[in-house]
Amino acid sequence: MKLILRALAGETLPTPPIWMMRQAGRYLPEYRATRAQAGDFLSLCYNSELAAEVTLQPIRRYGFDAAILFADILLLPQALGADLWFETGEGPRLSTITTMAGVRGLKPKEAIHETLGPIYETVRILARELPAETTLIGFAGAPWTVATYMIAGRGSKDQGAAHALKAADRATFSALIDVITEATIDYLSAQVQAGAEVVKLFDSWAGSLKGQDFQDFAVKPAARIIRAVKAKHPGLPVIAFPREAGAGYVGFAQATEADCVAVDNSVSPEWAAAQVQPSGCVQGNLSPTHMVTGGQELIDATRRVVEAFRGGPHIFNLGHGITPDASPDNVARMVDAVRNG
Ligand SMILES: Cc1c2[nH]c(c1CCC(=O)O)Cc1[nH]c(c(CCC(=O)O)c1C)Cc1[nH]c(c(CCC(=O)O)c1C)Cc1[nH]c(c(C)c1CCC(=O)O)C2
Repeated sequence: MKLILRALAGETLPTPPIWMMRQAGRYLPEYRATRAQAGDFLSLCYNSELAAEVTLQPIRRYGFDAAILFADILLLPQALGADLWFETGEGPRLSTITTMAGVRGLKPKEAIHETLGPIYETVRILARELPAETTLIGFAGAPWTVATYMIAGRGSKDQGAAHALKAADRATFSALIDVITEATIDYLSAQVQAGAEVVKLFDSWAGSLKGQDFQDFAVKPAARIIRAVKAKHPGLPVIAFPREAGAGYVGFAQATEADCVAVDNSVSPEWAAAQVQPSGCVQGNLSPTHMVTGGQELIDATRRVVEAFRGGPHIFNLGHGITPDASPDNVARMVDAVRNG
């Protein structure tokens, strides 16, 4: 069995399998060239041949154990009818939704496949072209994180607009979460039908949900999605990433039936090994800054992560996505340190 699938099944391996969030990205010259060929980022996402090409680039270069579908979490809101564009040097922009009429105005979930068809085609190409030992990971944004972008129309440090809507008009906020939740089930399910072997749910802003809100809007939607997708695809392994959840990482796997919890680098690997790994596979959690700074510190920090998680199932990864200023050589050094000590 493929190494990633063995780790996800709970096996403790002598050397952890490895992949990297945002492994297809701007730090790679070949990615920048293919993106230029596509025109812009969104055109690249919807160009199945070129999206498959950039997905394969880091596999060829580093031999990672997993490839993650090249797409974006904001394609789903676009498929639901939101306008989406990227401001150069700034990030995503969307038309905003802040009223019940806005939520009701979204397209029905049956309509998403019309927009997302090229993404499923990317998955089909990858299922054909990936090396036999490489696992193909599909993904979606978790409802809370996707909602923060749909409500504010852009990224924000504190997710203030989403918190404000949640406080002022809980019915509208909950209705939006429900629409995203149901559409995400169908989106992930279509990716699995096309050939994704694992799916990952990215809740990048889970850390700003506190107390009961964390239960209601991070745990519950993830549990609903995971249960529904597994009901359609028995045995499908799922990775959940409630980023910066802190103490919320503990028990997250049981509460959501995720097979693996990805942890960010705001928690230490020793803490995550003691608190999270007893309930299953953990993915993480080297700081992406080491991919920029390199040196002996990169080697030491990589070894520390491997060592900390050695006693249980582990998938080596960064704590968050690799940044555009990272050095491809540092990535090669990290991969070597994981595999060869
Ligand atoms: C919040 C979020 C988004 N997208 C995503 C998240 C959640 C994970 C996280 O926290 O990183 C997830 C995502 N985005 C992308 C992937 C592909 C798979 C992967 O390589 O991990 C995945 C899984 C490609 C991408 N998505 C984006 C890029 C950079 C686009 C480019 O080439 O200019 C890539 C490779 C653009 C994007 N997309 C998004 C933002 C905020 C940005 C702009 C940030 C930036 O410019 O770096 C929304």
